[in-house]
Amino acid sequence: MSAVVSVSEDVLRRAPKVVLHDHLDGGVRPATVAELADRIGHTLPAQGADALADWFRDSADSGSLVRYLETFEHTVAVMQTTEGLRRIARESVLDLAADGVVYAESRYAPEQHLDGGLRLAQVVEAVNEGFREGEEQAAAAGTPIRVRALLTAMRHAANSAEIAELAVRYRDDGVAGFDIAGAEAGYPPTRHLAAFEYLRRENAHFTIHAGEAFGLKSIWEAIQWCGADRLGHGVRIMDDITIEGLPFAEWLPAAQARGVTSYDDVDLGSVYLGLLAAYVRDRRIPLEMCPSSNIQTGAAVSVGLHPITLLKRLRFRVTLNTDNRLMSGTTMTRETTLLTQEAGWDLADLRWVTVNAMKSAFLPFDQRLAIIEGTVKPGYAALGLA
Ligand SMILES: O=c1[nH]cnc2c1ncn2[C@H]1C[C@H](O)[C@@H](CO)O1
Ligand SMILES: [Zn+2]
Repeated sequence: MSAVVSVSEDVLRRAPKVVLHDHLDGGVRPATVAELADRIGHTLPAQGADALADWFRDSADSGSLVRYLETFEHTVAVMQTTEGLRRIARESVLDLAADGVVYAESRYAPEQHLDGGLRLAQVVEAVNEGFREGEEQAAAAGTPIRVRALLTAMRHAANSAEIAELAVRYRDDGVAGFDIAGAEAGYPPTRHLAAFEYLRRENAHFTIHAGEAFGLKSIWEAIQWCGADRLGHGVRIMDDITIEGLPFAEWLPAAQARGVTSYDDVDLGSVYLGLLAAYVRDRRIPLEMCPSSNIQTGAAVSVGLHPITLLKRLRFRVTLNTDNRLMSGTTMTRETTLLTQEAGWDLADLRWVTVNAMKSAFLPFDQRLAIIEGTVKPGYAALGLA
């Protein structure tokens, strides 16, 4: 068991945080889902905000990414009008800001919001308006935050070229990049190679969900074929790492059987990186890691043994994220709390991971630096970190 680091939840909430991987349709307030569903006559699986919050978390706790994704039906259903999208975008900014997030990239798939007759551009503009309103209200409340959108294409569908063009069209208007998401097994990143090649010709940024429900081949294609700037999750990079002479997938159950609950006692001299893992580390490819989500989908066994802590020790460019606040019943403060309580992280680790995230953002470099120097570092200094 890792030493429990005592950092109060109030301090963790006030610590400046950066989230790069947060789905707009995975972070809707339960009360808003209930209210909007009622208005449009969409039947929900539970009644009332609390019961609904429990339903999302319990249903997403399935050990399977595919079943986890089924829960999105009920948030996407209430995101089919400009009013619904704008409200949800605004509330999501306010919730992130109140949680101490100072910079966020929020992603969603515009193609999933056309059922009510909206066009793709109207979806993007409604969300952008909500983000800008949220930023203004958060600043007025004394919790300033900057938010950019990432436009996601669904990997099982065939709209990636159009969504990539949309991301480029709105690059100067609130959209910082592109992503693909959805069920991973059976839908390799190279299926969308044309979209990624187009984005590279346009000097645009993109991340790819890879190495979550499928292994190394997905990560390898995302980086070496598609040219991803960052990896969504990337947790299965562990399949290219051996510990104490064993492949990680064999080391882990053996270690658990011995009662090991953290990576504290792992001798880094016994850890070997394969060529792909070394490439990811050496090229400083950011990993958007999401511990609670990974435990729910079966990609990790516990917070203490989530690979983020070993990869941190190995100096990979790891970042900490929520993925889906509603489905995981989480916040950035909760993710940081779990790491301090179950994986031995302290405030210096959290500052490091926050600076990592800010360095990896899809904002212009000067703006990234301004947030690191003007907000992140002073924020941790105010909490007593030298
Ligand atoms: O963790 C995830 N892996 C793959 N797809 C995901 C994950 N979280 C959310 N999604 C999907 C469901 C959403 O409807 C979509 C766009 O945000 O992205
Ligand atoms: Zn995700």
